[in-house]
Amino acid sequence: MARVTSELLSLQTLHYVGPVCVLLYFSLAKTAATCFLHRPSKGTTVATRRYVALALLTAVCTTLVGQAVSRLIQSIAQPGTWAPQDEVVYFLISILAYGSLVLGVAENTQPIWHPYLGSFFVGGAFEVAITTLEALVHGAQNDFEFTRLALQSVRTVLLVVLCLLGSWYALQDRLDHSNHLDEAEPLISNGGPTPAKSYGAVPEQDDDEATSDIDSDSDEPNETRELRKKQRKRVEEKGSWIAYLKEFKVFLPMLWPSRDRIVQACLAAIGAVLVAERFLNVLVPRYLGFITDDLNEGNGVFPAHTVALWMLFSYLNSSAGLSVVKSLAELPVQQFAYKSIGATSFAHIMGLSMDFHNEKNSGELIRACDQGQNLQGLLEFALFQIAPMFIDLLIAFVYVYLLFDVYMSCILGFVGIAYIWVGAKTTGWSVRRRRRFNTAWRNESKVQNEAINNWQTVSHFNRGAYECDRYSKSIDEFNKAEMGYFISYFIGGGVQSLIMVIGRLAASFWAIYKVSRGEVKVGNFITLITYWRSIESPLMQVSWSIRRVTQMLTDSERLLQLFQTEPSVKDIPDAADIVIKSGEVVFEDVDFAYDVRKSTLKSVTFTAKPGQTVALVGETGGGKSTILKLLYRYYDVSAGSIRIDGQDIREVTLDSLRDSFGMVPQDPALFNISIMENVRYARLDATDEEVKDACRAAAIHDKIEGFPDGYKSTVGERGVKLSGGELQRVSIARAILRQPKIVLLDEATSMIDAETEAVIQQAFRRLTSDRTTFIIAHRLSTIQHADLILVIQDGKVIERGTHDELFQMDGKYVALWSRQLSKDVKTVGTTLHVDQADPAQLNMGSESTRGGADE
Ligand SMILES: Nc1ncnc2c1ncn2[C@@H]1O[C@H](COP(=O)(O)OP(=O)(O)OP(=O)(O)O)[C@@H](O)[C@H]1O
Repeated sequence: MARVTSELLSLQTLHYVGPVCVLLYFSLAKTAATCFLHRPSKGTTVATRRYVALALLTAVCTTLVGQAVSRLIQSIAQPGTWAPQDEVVYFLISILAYGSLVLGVAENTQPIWHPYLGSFFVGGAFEVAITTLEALVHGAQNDFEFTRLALQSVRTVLLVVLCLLGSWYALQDRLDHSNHLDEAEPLISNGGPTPAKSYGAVPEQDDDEATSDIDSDSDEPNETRELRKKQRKRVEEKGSWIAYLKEFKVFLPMLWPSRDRIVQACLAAIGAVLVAERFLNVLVPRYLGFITDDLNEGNGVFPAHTVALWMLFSYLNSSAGLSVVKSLAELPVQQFAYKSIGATSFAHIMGLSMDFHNEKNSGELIRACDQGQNLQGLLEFALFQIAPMFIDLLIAFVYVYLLFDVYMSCILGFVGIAYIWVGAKTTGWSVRRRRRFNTAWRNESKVQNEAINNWQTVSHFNRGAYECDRYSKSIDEFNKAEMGYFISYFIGGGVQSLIMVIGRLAASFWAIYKVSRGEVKVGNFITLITYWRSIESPLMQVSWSIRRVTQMLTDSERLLQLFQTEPSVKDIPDAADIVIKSGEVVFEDVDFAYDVRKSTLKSVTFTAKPGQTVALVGETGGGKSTILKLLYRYYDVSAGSIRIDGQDIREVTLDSLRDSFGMVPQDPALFNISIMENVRYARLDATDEEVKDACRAAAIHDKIEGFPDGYKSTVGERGVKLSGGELQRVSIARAILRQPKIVLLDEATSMIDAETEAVIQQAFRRLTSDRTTFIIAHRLSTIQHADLILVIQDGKVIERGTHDELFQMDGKYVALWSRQLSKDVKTVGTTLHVDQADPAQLNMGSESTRGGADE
C-alpha cells in the first residue's frame, strides 16, 4: 500500500512537472536560438524532415486529446469518476506544450531543430516514467483505462521515435557539414577560425539570404538597405543579438542620471510608487471581496473597517492617487533623457569631420535625431514597465490559484501564452511595416527638403510642376506605408483583444461554477472579476512592450550608427593647445587624396615665414583650396606634415588650432539673423562699435546703414538677401573682427568689383600686416605683392617665387597673367595679342587693369 502511495505521489508530481519542463525548455531554447543567431537547416531533406516531425507531433497531440476525451466519456458514463486534478493539469499543459511544437514546425519552413529535439528528449524521458507509473498505479482495469494506457504508450513510442530520428538527422548534418568543410578547405589552412557547428543546423548561408525573409524591405532606399546590411554584418560579427544590443550601451550614460541627484530622487520615488501599486492591485479587489462576503452574511452590521480600507486603497490606486506622484516624478526623468540624447547627438554631429558633412543629407540626419529621441523612455520603460509587468504576472498566477484552484491558473496560462504568441506574430509584421513607414516618412521629408533648399535651381529649369509631382508621389508612398502599418497594427490588436475576452469569459464561467457549487465564497468571484483587469493589463503590456522595444530599437538604429561614426579628424590623446608666437607655417612633402584612387596633392613643400603673405594661384581644380583645408585641418594629410611654429597640427587640439585662424571662404554663408549678429559670430564678445569698425574696414558699413533696418536687417537663409559681393564683405568684416593669428583668404574678393576691392585693400593690409596670410585669388592683381607666390597645377607646386621672380621665369605664371589680361582687354573691346606681349608690358597692363587697387 505504502509503495502504491509513493508511486501515486510520484505520478502526480510528474503530471505537474513533466509538461511544464517541456514547455519551459522549448521556450528557453527557442529564445536562445534567436538570440545567438542559430542558422536554420537548409537543403533538400529539410521539407521531408519537417513533414515527418509534423506528422509525429500531431499524432502526439492526438493521443493527448484522445486520453482527455476518454476521461470525459468515462466521467459521463460513470458519474463520480472525474479525473483527478493532476491528470487534468497534465492534459492541459501537455496540449499547450506539444501544440506549441506543432505550431512551431508548421509555421516555419526552415526550423532551427535543436529546441525541438531537446524538447523530444525531455518529453520522452517524462513520458517513459509516467507510462510506467501509470501501468503500475492504475493498470488497465476497464476499457477506459486500457484505452488511456494504450494512448499513453503510443505517445511514449512516438516521442522515442522522434528522439531517434532527430538524433539521426543531426548526426547526418554533422557528417555532411564536415565533408563540406573538408572539400572547401584549402590544403594549407590559413589558420582562420572554423565556423561554429551548431547542433542540428547545417552550413552557413549567404548573409542576405539568411536574413532576407526576416527584415528585408524591398522598397527601402539603397542607403538604408546599405545601413541595415552593415548592421546585420555587425550582429553576425558580434555573434548574437545580445552582443549587438550591448552596442546600445552608448546610450546608457545619456539615460542614466549618474550625477543628477534630483533625477535620481525622482527615479527612487517612481520605484516606491511601483512597489506600492503591486500591493494595491491585489488589495483593492480583495477588500471588495471581503465587503461582498460581509454583506452576504446579512447580519446587519456595516463593515466600516473593511469599507474604510477599501476606500483608502481605491483612492491610492486611482489616477488621483499615487499615479499623480509617479507622473510628476517621471517628467524630470524624461526631460533629463531628452536633453542628454539631444545635446549629445547634436554635439556629435557638429564634431564630425568635413568628409561626413560633405556626404550628409540634413533632412535624414535631423530625422535620425528625432527618432533617436524615442530611446529617452527606454530605461524608464525597462525598469518601470517591463519589470513590474512580469512581477504582476507572477503574482496573478499565484493569486488566482489561492482564490480558486490550479485550473484558474491554467486558464490564465492559456490566455497569456495565446495572447503573447499572437502579439509576437503581429509584432513581426508590424516591425517590417514600421520600417517601411519610417523609410517613406524620411523620403517624404527628403524630397520636400531638397526641393525647398534648391528652389533657385528648380525655378531656373522651371521644374516647379515636376517637384510638386515628385512630392505628391512621395506622400502617396507615405500614405500607403502608413496604411499598411496601421492595418497590421489594428488587426493584431483586434485578435489580441478577442483572446482577452475569451479568457475573461472562461475565467468567469469557472468562477461561477465553483461559487454555485459552494466551493468558494461569492467574494472570491467579485475579487476575480475586479482583479482580472489587473491581470489583463500586464498581459497587454507584454506584447505591447515587445512592440515598443523593437520599435524603439528600430527607430534608434540610425542614431546608433551615427554615434558609431567617428570623426576622421580628431584630437590625439593628451593633445596640447597650439602656441603661436611668430606664425611660421611649414608644409613638408604633403600628400593628400580625397579618394584613395586619385591623388589630389603631391609632395607640396613650402614655408610661409612669420608675417609673410603666401599666394596660391593656378588653374581651377589644381588643389589650392585643398591646401587651406589641410591647414585648417578639415582633413589630415596622407603623408608629410604641416607645422605651425614647429608644432605638427595633428598633435595640437583642434579647438586651439581653429581658434588661431581667420577664414574668408570662397562661398561664405550667413545665418538667417541680423547682420550685426552675423558679424559678431566671429567674436562673440565684440561690442556694436567694434562690429561697425570691422564693417567700415570691409567697406560694407555704408551699405548696411543704407538698408531699411540697418544692422538689424536679417539676411535670409545662408545670406541670400545679400549680393555675392556684399556677402564677401560681411565675411571679410568677420575676419577683421576676429583678429586672428593666421589669415586664410580663399577667393575673398572674387565677387567684388575692382573699385571696391581697392577700397578694402587698406583693410586687408591692416588685417594681414604682421600676420601670416594665405591668399587664393584668380584675379592675379590681388596677389602680386605677395611675399611668396605658389603656382599650383595638378596638386603640385610647379613654380614659386615673388611676382618679379616668376615673371623672370616666363612660365605658367606668365601664361596665367596673359590669359587674364587678354580676357580683361577683350572686355573693353581691345584686341591684344598676348602671346606676343612681354612680361614688362603685361606687368604694366596688370597695373592698369587693377584700376589703382593698391592705392
Ligand atoms: N570633398 C571633395 N571630395 C572629393 N574631391 C574633391 C573634394 N573637394 C575637392 N575635390 C577635388 O579635388 C581637386 C582640387 O580641388 P580644390 O577645390 O582644392 O581646387 P582649387 O584649386 O581650389 O580649385 P578652384 O580654383 O576652382 O577653387 C578637384 O579635382 C576637386 O574636384
